[in-house]
Amino acid sequence: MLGWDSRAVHAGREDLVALGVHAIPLDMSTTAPLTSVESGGEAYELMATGGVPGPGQSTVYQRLWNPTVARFEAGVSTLEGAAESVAFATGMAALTAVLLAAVAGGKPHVVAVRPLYGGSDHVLATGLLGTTVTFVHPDEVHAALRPDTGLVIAETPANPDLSLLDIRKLVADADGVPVMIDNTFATPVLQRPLESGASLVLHSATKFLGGHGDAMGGVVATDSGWASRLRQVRAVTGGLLTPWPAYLLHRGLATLPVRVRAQQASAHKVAVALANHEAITRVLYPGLAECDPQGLVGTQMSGPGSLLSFEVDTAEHAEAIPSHVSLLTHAVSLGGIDTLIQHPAGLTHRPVAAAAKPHATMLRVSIGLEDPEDILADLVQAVEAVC
Ligand code: MET
Repeated sequence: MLGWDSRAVHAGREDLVALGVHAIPLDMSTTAPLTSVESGGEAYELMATGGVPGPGQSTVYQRLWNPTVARFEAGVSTLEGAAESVAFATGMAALTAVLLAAVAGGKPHVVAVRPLYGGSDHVLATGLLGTTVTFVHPDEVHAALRPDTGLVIAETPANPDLSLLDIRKLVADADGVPVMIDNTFATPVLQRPLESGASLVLHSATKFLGGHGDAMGGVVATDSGWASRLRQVRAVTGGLLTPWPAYLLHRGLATLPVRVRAQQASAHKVAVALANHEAITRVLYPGLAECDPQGLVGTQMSGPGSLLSFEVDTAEHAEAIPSHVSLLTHAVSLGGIDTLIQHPAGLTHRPVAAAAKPHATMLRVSIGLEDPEDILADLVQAVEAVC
């Protein structure tokens, strides 16, 4: 078995030498030639019901299947240790497909562990997709299960407070109900939830997988049964990942381990330094012992990652700080090459119900690849300009 970094470099590229090419082939076709109505029609029916085209079969139409997208999916499957993966236009399109598949399976009730990304919380709270939801704390999962519960959903580390959750315990508490883990913050470099018993792993691929802030996408790594149902939803609803972002996201996989490790090393330094700053009341980072009471870093996760949040004395001060950074960028999103800062209560988690909203005194930082001393200096001068 190849080492993990080697797999990341070669995932989804295994056949390139045989093809006589070095870079990933990019097929931008929106439609595909047909040899007959009958064979084309059979292929259409196969893909519209969740199948993948066999050798020599027409791919019919990009909404149904695309080889560049399939390569990215194969790469993600390798990294997450999944049988299959299905890619979508965004992380929210991926979550939408999972929820619609649960509803179509006759199990529309979702048990969702808060906190979740604000968009995920919002789509569940609105019930817009036909789901009903019970929001819970981790220790309330089992009691919230109902005969019509089709999914248990959680994030670890969670957006935006970086809280950690024991996936094996969650799977046991779910009592056979499929568990979906949003692994966007950890990436498969640090955590592979399928190994802990989860049924589905979701990523906003826009973040670490792509890693450069220039391609939107979402992906679900899972077993063949779920993958078929998700492809069916994708084919019917059209929330597909298109080839050019798929190419960029796939390219990101090769450098994912290197980026994650470098960003993590800087994040650790920044977190420790911020925790010692008198104007900062609290730092939330899984690498700080007090933020990992269950000891999940080093067991479930191989490292604490590169997202951190911190709190200052007042909401007004927290809202003002992002306007004072200069090297950093005041922007939502995360996981890219450059450091971003944003105010969760006002932005990423704006649609969340008041009782579950992050503290308004909190800021979230995604540490990038700049020198950690420069990141820290910019953060400290912004905090000191305001507090
Ligand atoms: N999921 C992203 C984040 O947590 C996105 C954006 S809010 C529109 O930053």
